[in-house]
Amino acid sequence: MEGLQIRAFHSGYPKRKVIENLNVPQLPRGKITVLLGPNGCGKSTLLRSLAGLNQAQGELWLNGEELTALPFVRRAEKVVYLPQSLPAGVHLHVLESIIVAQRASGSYGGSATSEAEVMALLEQLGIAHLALSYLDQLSGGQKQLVGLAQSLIRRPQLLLLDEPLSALDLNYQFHVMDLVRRETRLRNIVTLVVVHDINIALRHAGHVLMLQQGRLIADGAPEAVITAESLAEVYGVRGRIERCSQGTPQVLIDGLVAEPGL
Ligand SMILES: Nc1ncnc2c1ncn2[C@@H]1O[C@H](COP(=O)(O)OP(=O)(O)OP(=O)(O)O)[C@@H](O)[C@H]1O
Repeated sequence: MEGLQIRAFHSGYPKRKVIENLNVPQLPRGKITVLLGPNGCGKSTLLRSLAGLNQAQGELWLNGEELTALPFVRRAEKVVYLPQSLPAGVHLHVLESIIVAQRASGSYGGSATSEAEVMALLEQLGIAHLALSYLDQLSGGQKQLVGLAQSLIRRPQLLLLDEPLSALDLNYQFHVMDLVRRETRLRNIVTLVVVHDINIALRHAGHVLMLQQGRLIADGAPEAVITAESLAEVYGVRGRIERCSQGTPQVLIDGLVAEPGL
């Protein structure tokens, strides 16, 4: 079966269960799936567990192959996880850091080919001028774009991005989601992205998962999952779905379901 199936999946920390009995019939290939849910509901825990970085039980089938049965190195060739922020204190050039990621993934095709591929990706992300800058001298948004380049160059089958837009300005948010959507389609991969902005999900996702306290409460097309009812239940806000002049659905928030103190 194509895509990612998650079966009877549990994960968390030694003294804290977070994800309990998660079942997702199919995360599609070729489309972005956005993972939504309130702070602390388990989004990052789930992404790390899918990447094999947290303790977990259950089955993960990626294009018909059971991931949890694979040795960690083989799993890491197929699954790439981009955390919310890059590790601090790495004194490498942007270009070097992406070539290191490429070599680690086994997609290294010799120095000339590799450098050309990395430079093309940096061009696409609009950061080619930073190729010889040091990672520890970049702004938060620039680091986020480099992290995305490091992830894409590894050519995963399952790409897990944890809040990749949190430090980006409006223009870059749009540009990055467009690029991730295009690469997801061209490479026919499964891409799961955590974002907090519901309107980003409505505009760019092909599929949405909504979590609440570690449980899946909705799974489906963006407009089927993001409704006035789910916004009230999961986020406690009164929202409306309207369409902009180009027909894209957007959420407008009128207030909280129960105004504190009123
Ligand atoms: N290393 C850890 N040890 C123990 N508990 C943890 C650890 N990391 C996270 N948690 C707890 O697990 C729960 C889920 O956290 P997680 O970071 O997955 O949430 P999230 O949905 O990604 O939140 P946010 O939107 O705020 O980033 C929280 O209650 C958190 O306190």
